[in-house]
Amino acid sequence: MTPSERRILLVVHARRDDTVEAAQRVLSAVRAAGAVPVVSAEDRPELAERLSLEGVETLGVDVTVDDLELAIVLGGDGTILRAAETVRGGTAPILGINMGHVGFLAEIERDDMDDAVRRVIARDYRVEERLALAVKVLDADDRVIFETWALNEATVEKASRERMLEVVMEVDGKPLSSFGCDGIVVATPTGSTAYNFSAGGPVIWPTVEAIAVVPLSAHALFARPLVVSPDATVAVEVLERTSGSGILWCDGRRSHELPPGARVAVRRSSRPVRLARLHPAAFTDRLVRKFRLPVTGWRGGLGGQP
Ligand SMILES: NC(=O)c1ccc[n+]([C@@H]2O[C@H](COP(=O)([O-])OP(=O)(O)OC[C@H]3O[C@@H](n4cnc5c(N)ncnc54)[C@H](O)[C@@H]3O)[C@@H](O)[C@H]2O)c1
Ligand SMILES: Nc1ncnc2c1ncn2[C@@H]1O[C@H](COP(=O)(O)OP(=O)(O)OP(=O)(O)O)[C@@H](O)[C@H]1O
Repeated sequence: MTPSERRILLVVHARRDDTVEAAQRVLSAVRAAGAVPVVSAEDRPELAERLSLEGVETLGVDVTVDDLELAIVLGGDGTILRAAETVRGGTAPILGINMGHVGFLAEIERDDMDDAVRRVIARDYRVEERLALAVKVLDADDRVIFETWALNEATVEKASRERMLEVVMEVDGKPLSSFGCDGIVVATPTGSTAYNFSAGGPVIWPTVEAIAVVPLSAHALFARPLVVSPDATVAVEVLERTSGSGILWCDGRRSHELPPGARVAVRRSSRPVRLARLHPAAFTDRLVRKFRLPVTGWRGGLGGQP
């Protein structure tokens, strides 16, 4: 490996024909710019069946995340969350090109791909840092038994369909409330439009730093969505009296079983997730476009001024 060479990771939803075809174009553009394309060891076998990977390096074999300048992602939100996991620990920002259904986390849509790739290769982009969560699971003796992180959310959920989960919720070391429920979502502003949104939590603009806490189907008079400080520590304990066990899920990708007595502690991670941004587009526009919100009848005309 030549240390001075630029290395660009490609994370591709390899099971869709149109996405593989787009990946071919991105590979050509990266090579034409004299940069070295990289794919993950996990993706390589599937991609190799459909693309020529000559000269393409493998992450974890030829290079590490520290060698990456950028990650270009072709897929939907799931693929972007997968890419965030792949580059975790490094500093490479992620450019999401939406090839999926929603693609809320993507910066651009497929029709703008060629121009976007040209721009990121020319380093014509800025980086937006998104708050991420550091998540720890402790056993009943307060020993840390699992550590992970989340870009969207950490959820504590019931593991058995037919049983309610009994939890006590805590903010900054103070108990807040205990109740039976299906679970609790602890979400970032980025994840506020995902599970948090379905659970009735607030949409949080990405420029706001905060952590949302939303109970799922709580059997309680007080179970409102909460918004706490980005520096708060939120903990959820699975009460010993719970009959089934619980499960922790982060971004729907990383999980750990929670026996009665387990405690999940969530706080802001010291490492944000870095997204490559090409347009100064307002979040309001993204929300309207992705959720197809009706805005007909808006008089406006003052350029957003009150
Ligand atoms: N009831 C629910 O709404 C529910 C249940 C489980 C998981 N989820 C979400 O699914 C996410 C994992 O996504 P996936 O694509 O791998 O799984 P998936 O394929 O099951 O898709 C879940 C949906 O959430 C959307 N989504 C994901 N992140 C988003 C975000 N930040 N803003 C807006 N929409 C977003 C996806 O586009 C997709 O439509 C989890 O982080 C969680 O937020 C939602
Ligand atoms: N190469 C791959 N190998 C295994 N799983 C993959 C691969 N590419 C994508 N996936 C998974 O497939 C699922 C669907 O992908 P993705 O979310 O990108 O597409 P989508 O559902 O069409 O888009 P959106 O989530 O924006 O609606 C995700 O869980 C993603 O992690």
